[in-house]
Amino acid sequence: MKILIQKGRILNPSDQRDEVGDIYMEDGVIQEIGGTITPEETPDKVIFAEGCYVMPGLIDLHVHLRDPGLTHKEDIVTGAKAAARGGFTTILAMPNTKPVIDCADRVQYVHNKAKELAPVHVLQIGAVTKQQKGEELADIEGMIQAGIPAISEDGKSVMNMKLYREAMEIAAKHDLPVFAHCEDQNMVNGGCVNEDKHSKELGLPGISNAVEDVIVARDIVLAKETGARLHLCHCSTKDSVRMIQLAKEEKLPVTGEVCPHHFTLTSDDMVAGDTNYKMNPPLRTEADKEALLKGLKEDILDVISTDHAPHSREEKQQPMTKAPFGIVGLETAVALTVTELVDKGVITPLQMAEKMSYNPAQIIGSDRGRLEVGSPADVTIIDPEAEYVIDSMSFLSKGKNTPFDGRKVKGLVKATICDGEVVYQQD
Ligand SMILES: NC(=O)N[C@@H](CC(=O)O)C(=O)O
Ligand SMILES: [Zn+2]
Ligand SMILES: [Zn+2]
Repeated sequence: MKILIQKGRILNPSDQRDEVGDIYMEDGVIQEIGGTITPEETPDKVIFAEGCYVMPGLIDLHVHLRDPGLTHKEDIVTGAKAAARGGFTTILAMPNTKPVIDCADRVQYVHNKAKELAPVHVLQIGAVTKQQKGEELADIEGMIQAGIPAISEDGKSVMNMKLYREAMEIAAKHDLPVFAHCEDQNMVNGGCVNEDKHSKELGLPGISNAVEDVIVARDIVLAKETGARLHLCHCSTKDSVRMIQLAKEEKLPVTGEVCPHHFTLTSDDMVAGDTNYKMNPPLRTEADKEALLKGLKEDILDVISTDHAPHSREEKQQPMTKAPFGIVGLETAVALTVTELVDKGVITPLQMAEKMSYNPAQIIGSDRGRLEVGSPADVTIIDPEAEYVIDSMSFLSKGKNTPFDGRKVKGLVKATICDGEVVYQQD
């Protein structure tokens, strides 16, 4: 396949390129970049990208594909198709499936199925402990052999610090990042929304900032002691941002991610009884959101990930205290990032490419995330001016659980190219 992208705004973090030009790719590799390109042979496809961002293929470090075992919510194929529609060419799947991905053959199951059937790259993350029970370590070294890009206990924290320290030592030895979901299991105590005036008004058990902050502090301390690379998932509090800033000042290998719902909404936006506003961590206060925006602007927060967490309608239709935590995010992340961050001047388009592609690639040691001659032809084309209304019924994901249904946004994925093949094109 020979593809020519014409007159797009090329945004490449690795050399800070931000200029209008063409890109030509062949056999899954970028052959030429910049200026006006006239290929020797006629391309199979020409994409006219005037007015569009042309970024290295987006990489989502935090996705729940629910495969194996929970495929009524999502499976590898539907999740990967949703990813392609959302502009992602690589997604990392969290291991909180049924059974939990805690050994090499389960990692292989996902990788094999994805290779055969998924339109984008799927990398499976390994659990930290067996069955995510927090009692014994999973077969981390076996899973490293099978090609995991990271370990994570996402969905919970490993509460036993001695065990977690051992996991970090193994991770450090192999230069594998540890993706940390920070939530003190004892302190959360059945909470389901942020602890503030709204939780009180609604009579719902609250989740305080400290539930997150104490584990962020703990994990930074453990990373410092073990030398492990620590990536903090779905940061939601102002003090998480402050602590990441301190860790960075100390030159510790700590990175932070934020999800679109946390930089777009606060608990003020919750609609009483609507479980599409229930996710973990919860929507916080305006002060927290402001700190996240500042953290993104100042590059204290390195990554925008979705924490795509599909659930069935039936599961989400339960009362607020019973419904599972989580919302889908693959097909709304680009629009929310363009609308809330780029359009409002919080981050530049180049920073968007950094936080959604280049930085995630760096964290997992991937050669993707860059638009350079010789690099893999993973490319995302986005029209930042296209305005539309989010319609959850159009999602390719099985999950329709989003608080953004009906929201007016700007920023549309026009095409997603993975390994030199068009895996999604908007019609
Ligand atoms: N974020 C969520 O609200 N839910 C996630 C778990 C997680 O990411 O912690 C899920 O697996 O559903
Ligand atoms: Zn989590
Ligand atoms: Zn998650």
